[in-house]
Amino acid sequence: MLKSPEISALHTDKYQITMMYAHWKNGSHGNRRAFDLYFRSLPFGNGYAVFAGLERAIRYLEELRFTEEDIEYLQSLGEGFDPAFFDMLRNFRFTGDLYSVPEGSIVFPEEPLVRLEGSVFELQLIETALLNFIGYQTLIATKAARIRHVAGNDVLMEFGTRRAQERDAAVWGARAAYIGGFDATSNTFAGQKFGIPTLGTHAHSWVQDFASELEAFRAFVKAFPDQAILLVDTYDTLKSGIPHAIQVGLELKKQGKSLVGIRLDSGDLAYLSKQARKMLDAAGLTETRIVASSDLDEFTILNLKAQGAKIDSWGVGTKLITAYDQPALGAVYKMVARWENGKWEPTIKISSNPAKITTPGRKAVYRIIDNQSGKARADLITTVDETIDESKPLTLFHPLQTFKRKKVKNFRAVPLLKPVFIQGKNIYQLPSLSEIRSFHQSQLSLFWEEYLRILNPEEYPVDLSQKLWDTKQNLLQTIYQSIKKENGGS
Ligand SMILES: Nc1ncnc2c1ncn2[C@@H]1O[C@H](COP(=O)(O)OP(=O)(O)OP(=O)(O)O)[C@@H](O)[C@H]1O
Ligand SMILES: O=P(O)(O)OC[C@H]1O[C@H](OP(=O)(O)OP(=O)(O)O)[C@H](O)[C@@H]1O
Ligand SMILES: O=C(O)c1cccnc1
Repeated sequence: MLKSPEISALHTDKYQITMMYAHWKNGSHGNRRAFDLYFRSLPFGNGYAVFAGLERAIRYLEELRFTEEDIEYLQSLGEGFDPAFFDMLRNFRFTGDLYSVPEGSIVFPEEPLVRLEGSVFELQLIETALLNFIGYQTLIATKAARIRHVAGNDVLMEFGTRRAQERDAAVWGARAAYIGGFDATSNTFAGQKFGIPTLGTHAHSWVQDFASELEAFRAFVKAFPDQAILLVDTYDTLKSGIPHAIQVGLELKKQGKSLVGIRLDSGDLAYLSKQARKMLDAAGLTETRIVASSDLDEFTILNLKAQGAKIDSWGVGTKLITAYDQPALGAVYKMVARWENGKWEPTIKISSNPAKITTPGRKAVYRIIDNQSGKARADLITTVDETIDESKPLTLFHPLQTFKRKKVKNFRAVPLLKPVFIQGKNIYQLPSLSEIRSFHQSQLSLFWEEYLRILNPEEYPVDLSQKLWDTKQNLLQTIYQSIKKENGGS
């Protein structure tokens, strides 16, 4: 029996349905087309993005069906849809091809992250959902990677659910944060659903619930003698919270156990953590860890470290899960080729802004890796049918400022796009989430630190092959000439 779909087929923009209908009326619904999904600029001023969202996209495409309720709803809109259209929808299945970079990949603007081929009918329907899943998850994985970059080997806990933009953002955001380098989430549903480790401390309400802070700490430690982390800022961190935590820690010591940690959630976290460390150490509680939370992000963590804060573990909520400083990736999904008269014809979307002109045709993406240093030199977008001869020097040039050129020798060209669906059949062995997370970490070592720093990173080159660049220029010329002709040569 079919599982109830995780996402409705109606999770799309109305214009996709109206275009599907108009195509069907026009007899063009079966026309084969190719689309690319990509983004145009990097979020948060980062030097790279971390691709995420493929698992959800796969589940969606596998389960994509129009239920009778969906069809009744569309009928109720009174748009005058021909009833035979609904039979098309009843039989709808995703039958296209989808190639994608794996989750956890380091990716850059302008390169296709997902390439799709299929009927225009199906490729229009799925645009909105794919952008929705991949845009959001890539954004959160990227934000998480920035936070991991500054946190070094400290423990990072994702605490954002209560501040997230509703349930899906919390749950899939927790997964994306894990891919980007977080160690755990506080969301137990995300833990159950994806196998992400779960961690947590306790709230202020636990302390407020008792007649005294000391009593509250004792009761918590009694329930969790091996894993209690005590929140010390409910009344007065230095005069009450830490001394009470130390008292309970010493009581635990007598039982041969130790207090796992304390959490600071307000005030000057650098000063308080240094004081806390001194007080804990002076009491012999050197193994007790210090956890901090309170509106943290990569900048506050970096700054706290620069101030010598003695913090071992960080709980990050709002600013991670809401992608606070840049709430959208701005991913796009553009038609790049039409199957006409037995061959693929590249198509283009022109803009007055040269950076917004699409790159036509079905494409492949290669990461050019220098064999000597083991580091990535550039990503190269080619036409889908090109081969790269690794035995010959390769000339790379900037796609807009073409005079910027370099020759690469002794390199390997690693293709980034992997087949996921072929004719609607899922042929992709989705790695486990921990494999995806490790894959992401391993990919970072391919890049020089200049591209990875969080402030003003160097721009990593994403270039077009000569053949692809020529295709684009020729198509632009053809279109401009035909417009000129239509306007009587003016
Ligand atoms: N030493 C520090 N240097 C830089 N930023 C800090 C330092 N200590 C704390 N912060 C950050 O400063 C902000 C403090 O926020 P704010 O003053 O609103 O609240 P608070 O101290 O947490 O108190 P409360 O939660 O009771 O309002 C937080 O984002 C926190 O991460
Ligand atoms: O600051 P964020 O990065 O968003 O991290 C999540 C916040 O959520 C909790 O506070 P809240 O006041 O909701 O509950 P509490 O009573 O448990 O502190 C926690 O103490 C963190 O401060
Ligand atoms: O476990 C915690 O300390 C926690 C969890 C969610 C939000 N704030 C704190």
